[in-house]
Amino acid sequence: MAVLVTGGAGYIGSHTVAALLERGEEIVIVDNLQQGHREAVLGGKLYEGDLRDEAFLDQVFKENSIDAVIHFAANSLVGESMTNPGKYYHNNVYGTLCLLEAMNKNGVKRIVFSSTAATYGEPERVPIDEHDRTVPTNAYGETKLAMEKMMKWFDTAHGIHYVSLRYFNAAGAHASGKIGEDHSPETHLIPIVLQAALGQRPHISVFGDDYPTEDGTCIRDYIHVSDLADAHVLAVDRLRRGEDSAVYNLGNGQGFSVKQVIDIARNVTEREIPVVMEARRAGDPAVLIASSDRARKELGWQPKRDKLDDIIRSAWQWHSANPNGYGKN
Ligand SMILES: NC(=O)c1ccc[n+]([C@@H]2O[C@H](COP(=O)([O-])OP(=O)(O)OC[C@H]3O[C@@H](n4cnc5c(N)ncnc54)[C@H](O)[C@@H]3O)[C@@H](O)[C@H]2O)c1
Ligand SMILES: O=c1ccn([C@@H]2O[C@H](COP(=O)(O)OP(=O)(O)O[C@H]3O[C@H](CO)[C@@H](O)[C@H](O)[C@H]3O)[C@@H](O)[C@H]2O)c(=O)[nH]1
Repeated sequence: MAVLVTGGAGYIGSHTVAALLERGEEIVIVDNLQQGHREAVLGGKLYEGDLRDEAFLDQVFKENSIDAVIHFAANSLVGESMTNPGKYYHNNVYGTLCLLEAMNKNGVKRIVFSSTAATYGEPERVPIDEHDRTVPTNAYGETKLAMEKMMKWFDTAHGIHYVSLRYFNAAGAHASGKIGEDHSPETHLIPIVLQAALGQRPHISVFGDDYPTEDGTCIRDYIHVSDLADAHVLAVDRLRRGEDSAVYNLGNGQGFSVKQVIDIARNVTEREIPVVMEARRAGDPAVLIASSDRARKELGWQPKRDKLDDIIRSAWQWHSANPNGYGKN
């Protein structure tokens, strides 16, 4: 039986494909390559196409014996979702509807889903656990919450069990040096900081230093992409054991401010990283820190690369060796 990975040519998807390959899984990947890269796919059968293309998706299910889906394909930028929410509803919500309908039609009953800390919005307390209220502050988080709810009703009606993984901020790169983060345009903090260290950008803009945090900048919980990948493999195992649907946070339980991230990156890279203060970015909560106790207990998940210095060092290895990402160096 094969695992279908949607968005498997993207950043977290390609690292999860690598983890699935390591344990000998058969893998089918669907990606429209709008953000993903063919070169990031280290194995498995890649279909280039869009989830919203019903006939195409049905053909993928018909041509392969798929018993579980890991669903990464989505748009995922907080800032962009505030200026173009329609794009997020169309790709994320409608795309997930197309996927669930195709799964139902083809009798596939297991899905692991990329959810996000952005479903919580401004937390009532930190660390955040899975029972805490979900009031997204941005359209991206709102679409992810809608996707989770959709999965709940498909479970009730059609018995499609799901594990929804609410990740905090993914960072770092694969230990092999073969794959890493390459978004165009790049908007994530750590790769942008490293591009500034490489001299590819004149500076890093810090979006807001008037938040209610110690140094005034936003605090996030950074988690290594390969630790996220491991959690997906464990989630597939859980569904294959026939256990119930579940929601888990994935983070390290430690928060770092934007300024702290930049300081650690200066130490790791031993380069200058100029900073320019700018206004807040719309939709950003001040603090997001995970409690991942439930994933540890129920999935047996144990992050192995939990020091932010090591996470940034692994990202630096990728960016310094591949300054143009998957393009020509
Ligand atoms: N990066 C993070 O910090 C983070 C944190 C929490 C949640 N997530 C979620 O994890 C998932 C993966 O994030 P990422 O950073 O790897 O993003 P990414 O953009 O690198 O990967 C997404 C992939 O999906 C593909 N895709 C998008 N829409 C598609 C469609 N309609 N049909 C087929 N392919 C499509 C893109 O080409 C891309 O390869 C997303 O769902 C995102 O919301 C990411
Ligand atoms: O040039 C930049 C880029 C980012 N930031 C700040 O850095 C923090 C982290 O931003 P970013 O790396 O863009 O991540 P988030 O907006 O926190 O969102 C990421 O993390 C979420 C989970 O917490 C995921 O759901 C999203 O998909 C993923 O993009 C935020 O406070 C940003 O305002 C800057 O100050 N300058």
